[in-house]
Amino acid sequence: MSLQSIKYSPGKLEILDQLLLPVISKYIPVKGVEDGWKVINKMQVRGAPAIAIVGCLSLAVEIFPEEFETKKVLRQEIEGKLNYLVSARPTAVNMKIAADELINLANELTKDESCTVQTMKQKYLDAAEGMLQSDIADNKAIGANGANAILSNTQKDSPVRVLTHCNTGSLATAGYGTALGVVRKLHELKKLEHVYCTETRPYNQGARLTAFELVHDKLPATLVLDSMVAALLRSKNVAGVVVGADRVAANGDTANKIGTYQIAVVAKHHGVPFYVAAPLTSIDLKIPSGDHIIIEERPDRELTHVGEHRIAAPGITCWNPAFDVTPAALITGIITEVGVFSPEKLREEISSRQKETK
Ligand SMILES: CSC[C@H]1O[C@H](OP(=O)(O)O)[C@H](O)[C@@H]1O
Repeated sequence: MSLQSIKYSPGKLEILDQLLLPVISKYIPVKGVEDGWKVINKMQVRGAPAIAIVGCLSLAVEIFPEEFETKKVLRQEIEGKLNYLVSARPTAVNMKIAADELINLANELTKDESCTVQTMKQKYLDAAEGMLQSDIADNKAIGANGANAILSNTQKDSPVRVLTHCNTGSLATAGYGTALGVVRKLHELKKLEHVYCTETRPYNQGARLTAFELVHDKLPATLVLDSMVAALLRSKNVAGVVVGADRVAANGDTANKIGTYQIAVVAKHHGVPFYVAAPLTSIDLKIPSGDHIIIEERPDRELTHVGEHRIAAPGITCWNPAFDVTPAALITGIITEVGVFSPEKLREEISSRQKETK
């Protein structure tokens, strides 16, 4: 049974509270958009794809029991609530892309005189629910494309060692994962000698979540400190680094969990291929480069405390950006569900594939 971060049935949504993992596995209800905004903002659910799915489903469960007088009222509800959900966390683009697509759908259905308000509501529900399965399918394709790319760099046919950062698995998506999906695929192909995961301070996505997934799936894995990456790449014959993404700009610059940039610099120094694994729903062709990506800054307490235990001196000033931007020049390839592309080819390769949001 693979790990499930999101449990959904029509009218009912629950999320696995990731602030309690790995010690406590507890599902909590999300009864509407207010709950959705809170669990995303507090990072009880996190991960770019999971944020978009939970956000859109939180609106689905809210409107499920409602009867709307007109399509105009329903359209206004959909637009207002989805744009509110986008404000929960600013860096990952998936919620914004999903909101734009579903608002576009609502606008089209409002104009379609053959569509009743009941049908319009059902089509929103169908579209939001469809995100769950399509995300898993995308991740399986990312896994296959990424494993192939990493193995193509090795002369021999032997299994490889890889490094990953943060959590990009079933706990960050609807299932299987993006970068961790690549790791899972390598294991399925019997080509994974070992995976190293960084602890990923201060939220510890690696130590608490990725390690949890790797132990659950019985993959050969070792947890390392964020500060060990240079020593690891120097001494452990790592064949590739694969990380996730929160927002990829049109030129391939990528915003991802804080610490990703320095891992990319170290990988460049050691000649280790560095891959970003991201579905098309994480790629923002509307921005030309990483300079345009808003980097979320989170509360000092996430850095000064572990749970209730203080680990930093009272009164010290903190800087706690949740993400950094890795320049395209440090990225070997961007692994998507439709192929692996060099950063300079990204825009031309995928612009025709992304759903147009008018
Ligand atoms: C497939 S998840 C992508 C991305 O999301 C994580 O950020 P957070 O845990 O703050 O939501 C991390 O940057 C992952 O690489």
